[in-house]
Order: sequence, then structure tokens, then C-alpha cells
Amino acid sequence: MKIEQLRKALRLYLVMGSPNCGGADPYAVLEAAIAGGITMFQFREKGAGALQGAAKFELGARLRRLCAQHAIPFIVNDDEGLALELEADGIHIGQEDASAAAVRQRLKNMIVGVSAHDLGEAQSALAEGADYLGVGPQYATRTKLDAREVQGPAVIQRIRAGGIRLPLVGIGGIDATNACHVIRAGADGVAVVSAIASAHSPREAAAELLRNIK
Ligand SMILES: Cc1ncc(COP(=O)(O)OP(=O)(O)O)c(N)n1
Ligand SMILES: Cc1nc(C(=O)O)sc1CCOP(=O)(O)O
Ligand SMILES: [Mg+2]
Repeated sequence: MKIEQLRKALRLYLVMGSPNCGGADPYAVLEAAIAGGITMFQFREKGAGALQGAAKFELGARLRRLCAQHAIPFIVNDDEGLALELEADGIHIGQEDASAAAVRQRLKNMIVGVSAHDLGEAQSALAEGADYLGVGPQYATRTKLDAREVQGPAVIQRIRAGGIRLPLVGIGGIDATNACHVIRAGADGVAVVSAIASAHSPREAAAELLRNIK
């Protein structure tokens, strides 16, 4: 995917697995979120009650097919093996996961997203071949228990001021009320979990987010 296409795809990035859907069917949540206008999806089956083994694979495969039907890039969180099995468009890895350089080397044709928390990590990720950065937490989040300290959109301004032009999304505690600040700080898009996956109407939640970042 070309860099400008990736920037557009990152505009409204849903990150989700079954534990984030409040008992609703993740397939139905993703279907509604796509109808509401999400532009990219990450399968992150993580946390209390997360599916394992064959059940995780089967859900991933169904969500992967749904994304393909709607031309939504499908990214797998953390797990290179699963990304290959599902023929994902990409993988997202963090600072505590496999090295970005090694993943880039092994998954030559996939989009590689890397989490960065400051300019130094952003520079390293760029040097190691990352295609985009996920920068957080922007605001307080209850979704990721091991998230770092809240940084606010200023961290994105610092990364941009340091000369990083790589496609970049903010993540962590982002909703329709604060997403515009993340974009104004220099992000190409926002990545959200609960603001869409736990919403009463994931379709309307996605549409409202999109309106507020346009
Ligand atoms: C788009 C995006 N940005 C950041 C993350 C966080 O990745 P990581 O730090 O590896 O944490 P886990 O998600 O693996 O718990 C992400 N998943 N997506
Ligand atoms: C998956 C993830 N990564 C983060 C980071 O800071 O890198 S915060 C986070 C969880 C985001 O969930 P919500 O939109 O519900 O706050
Ligand atoms: Mg990770």
C-alpha cells in the first residue's frame, strides 16, 4: 500500500476483540462499525475472557473475510503466526513484542505498525522499517491495563517536530469529544477500542467520530 493510501486508511482505526464488545457479537460490532465508516481494523483478541486456539482463529478468519468484502485493511495484533495464517494485510507490534526490524524482515509484504511513546522510539521504529506508528496513551484508558502514563496529544506534536513524517495514529481514551485534538496535534487518524466496540450503536459511534475528525 502506498504511503498516502495508508494515511487515509488510518483515519478511523478500530482495534477490537471479543472482550471489548460487552457481550455483543464481535462480527455484528465490526459490521456496524464498517457501516459507520471505519477505515482500518485490528484484531486484538486480548484480556479477560479472550478466545484462544481454534476459537480465536475462527473468529479472526470471519472478521478477516468481512474486512476483505469491504476493502478494509485487516491488521493482527502481536501474533505473526496468526497474521500469516489469516493472510492479514499487516501486523501491529509494541515495544514489548518482537523486534520491529525482525518482523519487517520476516513479513516483507505486510503493513508493519509499531507502538511508540516518544521521539526516540519513533525514530527507532522508522529506522527498523515501520510503516506507521501508534502513539499513546493520549488519554486515560480502561481497556489496556498495562498502558503507560497518559501523555496527551503533545507527544504527537513532539514526534512531528522531531521530523517524523511517518503515518501516525493516536490511541488511548479517544472518543468523539477529544479526537479532534489528536488530529490537530499532527496525527493522520485515531485508533479506538471502547468508543466504538462498547457503544450502544457502534455504527453511530463510528459515524460521529468520523464527522468530528473531518
Ligand atoms: C494502533 C495501535 N497502537 C498501539 C497499540 C498498542 O500496542 P502494544 O503496545 O503492543 O500493546 P497491545 O495492544 O499489544 O496490548 C495497538 N495495539 N494498536
Ligand atoms: C490498545 C491500546 N494501546 C494503547 C497505547 O497507549 O499504546 S492504549 C490502548 C487501549 C485503547 O483503548 P480505548 O480506546 O478503549 O481507550
Ligand atoms: Mg503488543
